[in-house]
Amino acid sequence: MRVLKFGGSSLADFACLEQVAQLVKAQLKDEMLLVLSAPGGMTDSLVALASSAEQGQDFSSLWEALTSRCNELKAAVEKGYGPIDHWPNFEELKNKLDGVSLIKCCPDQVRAFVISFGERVSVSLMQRLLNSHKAVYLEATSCVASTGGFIDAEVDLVASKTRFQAALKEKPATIYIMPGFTASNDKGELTTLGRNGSDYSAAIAAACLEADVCQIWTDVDGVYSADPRYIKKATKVDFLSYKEAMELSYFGAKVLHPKTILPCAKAGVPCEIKNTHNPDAQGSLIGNDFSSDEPVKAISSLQDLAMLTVSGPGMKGKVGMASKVFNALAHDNVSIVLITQSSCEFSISFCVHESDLALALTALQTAFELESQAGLIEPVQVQRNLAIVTLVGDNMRAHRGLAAKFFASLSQAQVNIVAIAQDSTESAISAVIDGELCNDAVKICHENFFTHVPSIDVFLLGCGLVGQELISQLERQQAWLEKRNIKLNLYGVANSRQLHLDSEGIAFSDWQQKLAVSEQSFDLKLVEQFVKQNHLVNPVLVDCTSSDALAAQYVDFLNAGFHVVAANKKATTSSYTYYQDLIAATQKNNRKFLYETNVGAGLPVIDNLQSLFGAGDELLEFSGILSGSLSYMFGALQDGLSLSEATIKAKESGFTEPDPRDDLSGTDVARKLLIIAREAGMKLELSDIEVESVLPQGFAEGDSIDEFMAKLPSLDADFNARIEQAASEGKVLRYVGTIKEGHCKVGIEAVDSSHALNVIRDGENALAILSQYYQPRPFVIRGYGAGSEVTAAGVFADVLKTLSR
Ligand SMILES: NC(=O)C1=CN([C@@H]2O[C@H](COP(=O)(O)OP(=O)(O)OC[C@H]3O[C@@H](n4cnc5c(N)ncnc54)[C@H](OP(=O)(O)O)[C@@H]3O)[C@@H](O)[C@H]2O)C=CC1
Ligand SMILES: N[C@@H](CC=O)C(=O)O
Repeated sequence: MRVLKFGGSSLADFACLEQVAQLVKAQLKDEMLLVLSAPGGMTDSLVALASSAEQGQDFSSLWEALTSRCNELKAAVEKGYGPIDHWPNFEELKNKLDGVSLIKCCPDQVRAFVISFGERVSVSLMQRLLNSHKAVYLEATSCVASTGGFIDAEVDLVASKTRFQAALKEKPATIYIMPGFTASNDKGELTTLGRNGSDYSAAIAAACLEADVCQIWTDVDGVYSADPRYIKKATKVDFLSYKEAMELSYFGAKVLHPKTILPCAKAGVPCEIKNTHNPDAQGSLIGNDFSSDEPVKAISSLQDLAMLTVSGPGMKGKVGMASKVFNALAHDNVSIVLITQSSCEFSISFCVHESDLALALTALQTAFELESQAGLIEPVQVQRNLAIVTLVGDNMRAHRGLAAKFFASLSQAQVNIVAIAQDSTESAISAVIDGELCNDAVKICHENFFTHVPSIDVFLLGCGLVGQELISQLERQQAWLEKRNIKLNLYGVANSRQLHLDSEGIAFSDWQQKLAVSEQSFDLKLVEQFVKQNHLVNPVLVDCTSSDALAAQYVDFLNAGFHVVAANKKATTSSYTYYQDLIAATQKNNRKFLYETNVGAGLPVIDNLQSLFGAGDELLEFSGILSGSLSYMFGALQDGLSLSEATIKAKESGFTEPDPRDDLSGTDVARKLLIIAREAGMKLELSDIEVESVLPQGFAEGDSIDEFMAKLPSLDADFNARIEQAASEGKVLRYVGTIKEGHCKVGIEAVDSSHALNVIRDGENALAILSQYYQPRPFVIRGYGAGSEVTAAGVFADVLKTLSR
């Protein structure tokens, strides 16, 4: 004997019904019992009818919709397969609804009749479709014995077994069809088994008939490693133990009703999940001995929960307080999803479904009225809109560090853990978290436990020389990233006027056209919303602008959960207070602020300084050439080019700042020196740096960049004279930054051939760091310190660093 249960989505219309009939015929080899749900959506219609009648409303349009749907299904079946023998009694249903409407009350017994009507419709239709195989209609009320009320009744397995065996003996057949969700009490009155209870009916039938298998046919291939609606990379789990399946269904895996597994487990009947629309696909098989080496089989989540905390001095050491809490809730039929208790016994916390919250609160207030008046119990605390995320796997007990990895993953997803629970068999670890962040939490846990492909979600601000080069590098390095198992997605690009976001990831081929037609400019709120909607867990804002306004928002970016990677030096060189706020925001939000390219472009300067000073070294002196453009220009001047020619060439080579005055005025070098000084622990402001400008004071002030460039040749003669003067002394000019005895200064120096900086030109930078550990010879970093290619590569490296802990 096999038991096959078909859910509402498999029976939604005539085509589906026929598909199921074909599938059953193809499967037929020995006895089988089909357990059917109502056609998809019909139970909701019946519930709505009952509630409309109960409120004395006019339910004629609901009734019309139900009967016309049923009549259409009936007509379609009868057209192809002949008249239906057992059509449910719609007159009786209408009479009951009229009665409910009259007294404006729907007794549970009547409600049970109404809401289980759809299952009877399905069975009547299917019986006709399978008429050629003499399918026998098995009344669930004659087979499934229930105890308790009319709604959400419990099943008496022993009595059901006797009933089932008698029913089958009475009507021997190859195919039996039975409505799901329905049972009857010891008086023979119709009862129901709770919403979606047809899985449960099937499991009971399978257990009572000692079936070879209980197959649950639905609209997905099986149980997934996470909800495939949200987690695109979720994979099907082929085998699960009963315990694993129970934990998963309890904590939200909707594919199985939580009560289904227990009867199968008790009777040792394997349970299989199969897809009606993909019958040849291997489903998920649930049984006794499906342990595997995989520690975690799946991650489930349950939303719309509230946590209640009962606490007070009267709780501590008092025997029976916990049982009083739970008895009060049980008395009012409140289901408890998860319990935790503080080790000092001062409080007990537990989660209930939000829909049960009011009931739970009243139950507790009533039960603890006296203790509350005596000050022994404090008012019950309530936290709403919570969710539970659960890792499930029998083999977790054989592995260390899974809980640590779970909690680290939650922290990576910026999720605060409200409570935790683990069962003693270690098959499930649950965390109660903010409901809003549930999908993000599952996503990152799934990434860390299953796909092992971490993702970085990039939003690029600034698509000029450096930004464009970065996009080219991202495109070029896709295969390399894939090899390293990293998924780097570019989700947004912006310039000073426009922002383009694409939830599919921005195509490298046409981003410029898309950006050009965008009518939206960059707005943090908008990008934040995009990140939420797409459940991105590792969002990185990359600033390749030189905007002060954007730099001033970095703290907001970090607070909004973004990592920040900046080629822009404005934030690291703004006020010391803001600099400190930035560092604090990274710590508070567990996010990174990376700015390696702020000094020396692609050269590894910041990383080395942080390692050095982080390990206790101390800066004694610094000296170096920190500007790629000035290094290039002073080299070119030495070769006979004029200042204006050298500036044009440096600009064309991508060495200068967007406004070359930032380089020539010494400001850009001063910024870099300030960054180095701050890394060394000096609490300085930009105004503390002594700056010698290459330009005369006030030169081309207020002019546009083009006007400035046009005026520059007027300085050529004077500057040439300086170069010649130095040459006559056997020296060359270099623009040097120094830190000595707490004083920072940048300016032009004439150096002879014995000086280490004499050879630094053509865009190269050189940094000599004299420290406690590196003396008398300094630690030296040298290499090209400007240019879009090396800078973009440095930015790229920073973006990848967001993945490291
Ligand atoms: N070149 C180099 O060697 C190095 C450069 N850097 C830094 O890299 C940064 C970028 O330099 P570079 O690419 O040469 O500059 P560009 O002038 O070529 O590009 C700047 C980009 O930023 C955009 N932008 C300006 N303001 C905003 C804003 N508020 N919001 C969004 N986008 C904005 C501009 O948009 P629009 O086109 O609309 O104006 C433009 O796309 C600078 O901060 C520079 O200091 C750092 C190390 C080395
Ligand atoms: N304009 C800068 C670019 C790097 O920061 C320079 O010339 O070094």
